[in-house]
Amino acid sequence: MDTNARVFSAPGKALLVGGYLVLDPRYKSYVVALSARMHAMVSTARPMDQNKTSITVCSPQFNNEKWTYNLLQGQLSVDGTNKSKNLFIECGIRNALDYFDIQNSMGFDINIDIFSDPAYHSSQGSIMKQNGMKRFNFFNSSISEVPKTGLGSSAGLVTVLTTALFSVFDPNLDLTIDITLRKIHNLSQVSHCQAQGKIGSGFDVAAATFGSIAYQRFEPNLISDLPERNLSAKDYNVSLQHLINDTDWKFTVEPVKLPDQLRLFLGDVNSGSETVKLVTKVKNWYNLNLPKSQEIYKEINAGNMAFIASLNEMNQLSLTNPEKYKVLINNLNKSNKYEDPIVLQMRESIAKIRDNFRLITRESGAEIEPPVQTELLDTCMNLNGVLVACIPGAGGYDAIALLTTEMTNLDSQTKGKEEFSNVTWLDLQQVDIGLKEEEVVAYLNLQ
Ligand SMILES: Nc1ncnc2c1ncn2[C@@H]1O[C@H](COP(=O)(O)OP(=O)(O)O)[C@@H](O)[C@H]1O
Ligand SMILES: C[C@@](O)(CCOP(=O)(O)OP(=O)(O)O)CC(=O)O
Repeated sequence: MDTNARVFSAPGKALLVGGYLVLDPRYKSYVVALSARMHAMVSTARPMDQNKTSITVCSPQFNNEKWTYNLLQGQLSVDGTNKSKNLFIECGIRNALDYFDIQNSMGFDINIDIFSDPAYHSSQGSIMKQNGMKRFNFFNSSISEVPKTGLGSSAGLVTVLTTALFSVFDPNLDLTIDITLRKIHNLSQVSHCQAQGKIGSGFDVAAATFGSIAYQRFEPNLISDLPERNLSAKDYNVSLQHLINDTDWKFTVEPVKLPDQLRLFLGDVNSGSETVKLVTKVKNWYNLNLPKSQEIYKEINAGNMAFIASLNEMNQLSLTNPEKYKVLINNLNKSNKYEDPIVLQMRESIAKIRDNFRLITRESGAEIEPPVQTELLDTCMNLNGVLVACIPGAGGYDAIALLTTEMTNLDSQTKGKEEFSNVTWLDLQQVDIGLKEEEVVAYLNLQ
């Protein structure tokens, strides 16, 4: 271990409201950053061959798989020893080198170790290693073979990898400086978007960088208008630098916080959905059904805005009238049939969103809220302490999200019940903060 090591971490995400609409810069979404984080430990070492620089990214938890890239005379090449391709890592490295215009050997090799917190993957078949500060699950399989829970590992990975490389090329890197965070965000969006095939709204990279946020995306052509890298590296680098440093991305990130004494539960449902396929089907349906589809989006957006407004009202109430707020929370703890105007508004807004997504599900063939999930969500609404239940993100068969009081014990209410046999409650909370620097010692001597 080199003494020059630094570690950076970034949170996972849950898109509570705003799925699909957030792909359009007109619509606002509500994104909760999660306590499950991705981590990158970066260090540099002198290479044996001073004319060559290599960047190696290692994933100790997943069979110690390594992805090495060599920089030789301004050309980055994928090392022949790599067992698999990892496009998120490759795009992250390429864009960081392009942005900093690294043409020649730097006189050192860069090593980066990636760690994922336990909630990102199903723990089956893993061994937990810990050191009193951090704990991680280790698998005997490669990353592509281990089932994931969909918390945004690739966005977190690209964001921490980009930050790690920033810290090498700009050793004074300080994450408390807003302009620095924005540059890291912009560069991470470019890399993630290219690796992912340009379909996402970027809410996951924004949450990894800025934490829990109300988010409105940037215009997608900011990234798609970059020149082809293969045609002229020089043009690409200059355009990239201009895009990262001097362009107004016009996206919105307003910090948000779930109201005091509420918590988010995510239930991993033991089957998956492919976001790309769902997005394609919804887009086709939208274009074929204008102007009705736009009216439906407006309805959903009204639900989204009412939901965000009710969270703001709860936040306000907890500050301005803590006594009344305490009564509200206590009543919710006792029975979920408790009716308060704010709670009603919150439930009605989610009901409106869900009604419309069920309609889109029927019409488009994209299973956003299929009947089995409807049944599960309705069952969840009968549990004590549950304010609302919905399908996060793209929906489908992946997961369910519940907003509950902090005291709510879902494990005890659902254990052994047939209706919940496919659901695993993930061990996580909402967090405020996005990207941050960590203590190196917290990652050493894991056993
Ligand atoms: N710990 C890790 N080490 C290496 N690559 C990782 C790690 N975690 C995630 N990735 C990369 O991210 C991909 C998963 O991204 P994606 O399918 O977008 O899922 P998610 O919904 O979690 O973001 C993996 O196939 C791998 O390329
Ligand atoms: C449809 C979407 O608006 C939301 C998808 O949210 P998920 O949380 O389901 O995302 P993935 O982790 O990428 O599968 C697409 C987007 O905004 O990128």
